[in-house]
Amino acid sequence: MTFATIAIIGLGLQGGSIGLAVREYLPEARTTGYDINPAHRARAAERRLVDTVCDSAAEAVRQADLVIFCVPPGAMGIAAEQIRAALPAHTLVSDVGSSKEAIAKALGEALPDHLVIPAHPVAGTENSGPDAGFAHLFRNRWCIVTPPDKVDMLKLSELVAFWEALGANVEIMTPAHHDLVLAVTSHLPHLIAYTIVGTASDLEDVTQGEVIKYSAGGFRDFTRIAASDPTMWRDVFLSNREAVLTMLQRFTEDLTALQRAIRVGDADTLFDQFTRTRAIRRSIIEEGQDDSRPDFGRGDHEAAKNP
Ligand SMILES: NC(=O)C1=CN([C@@H]2O[C@H](COP(=O)(O)OP(=O)(O)OC[C@H]3O[C@@H](n4cnc5c(N)ncnc54)[C@H](O)[C@@H]3O)[C@@H](O)[C@H]2O)C=CC1
Ligand SMILES: O=C(O)C(=O)Cc1ccc(O)cc1
Repeated sequence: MTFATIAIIGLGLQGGSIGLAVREYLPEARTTGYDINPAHRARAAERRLVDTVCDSAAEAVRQADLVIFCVPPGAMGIAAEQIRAALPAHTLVSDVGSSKEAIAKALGEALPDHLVIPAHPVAGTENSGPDAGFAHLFRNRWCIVTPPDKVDMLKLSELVAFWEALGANVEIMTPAHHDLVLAVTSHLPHLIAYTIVGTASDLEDVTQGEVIKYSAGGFRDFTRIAASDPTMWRDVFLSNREAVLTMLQRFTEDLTALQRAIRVGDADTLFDQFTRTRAIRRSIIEEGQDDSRPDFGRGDHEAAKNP
């Protein structure tokens, strides 16, 4: 890994976790950071998320070998424009955004003279801001890298080595394929969670508080997902519109099939579907991708207080 100085733009969950992970796993690298929110900059400095918290994005990137944008998807283009004049010619530009085609386009247009290799660590929690980050977020998680057709292979291998050093398993794919896969594995589940929690809340008048009172099991899991950052998720759906709409269409058809099975009393269809999905859950756990492990989703300081 040959990035001596790494600049992180956006010091929330992702940016903070990268800063802390670099200090733990790549201690020889120097980190600089910038966040548009002054309160986030102050908190980032208190938590030492990066070695140097800068007062401008330009200052943060001036000596960087790698810049990683960790801002909401809709802010990537604006954030990139702010560093254009200060960015050294050799600097590799990357990001961690949850959608890839639209972000690759925005970054490429804002920084036409630089190599941009987008990436997406498929690792996160419902928490956001500078208190949310923790060094082990990426351990044993996938990081999907979506290089452009014409890419400097040395720079690509350096970015792959960077994410592997932080503990991630790296997969390479096209931005379009990434967006289709993540639409079904991540974006649609969030949309469903936002919907079901909203629907249940709308029913509060009828149920007189019972939704909250009896929110055991399944509903509680949905409320965790539905607590995710509104700005980020607004931007995810708007930046991955086509793939999400395609998957939503498929989902609606499958939901209607189950609705029919319930209405006509088709026990076999219900049982077969639930048996199939149970096997999927078990295979995810066998692959070690189980988020219910005790330390996951909490900052290290939090995990230490409540082991
Ligand atoms: N939350 C999650 O679980 C995951 C998020 N991502 C992606 O990572 C990116 C960041 O997400 P989080 O870290 O969760 O969000 P966050 O809300 O924790 O942090 C984003 C930070 O960016 C700052 N910011 C906004 N506009 C800016 C600008 N123009 N310049 C500088 N700073 C700016 C905000 O003040 C905030 O501190 C998003 O693109 C998201 O799609 C990727 C994987 C997982
Ligand atoms: O908290 C959860 O369950 C998540 O799904 C986290 C997450 C959110 C967005 C991503 O792009 C990747 C991972």
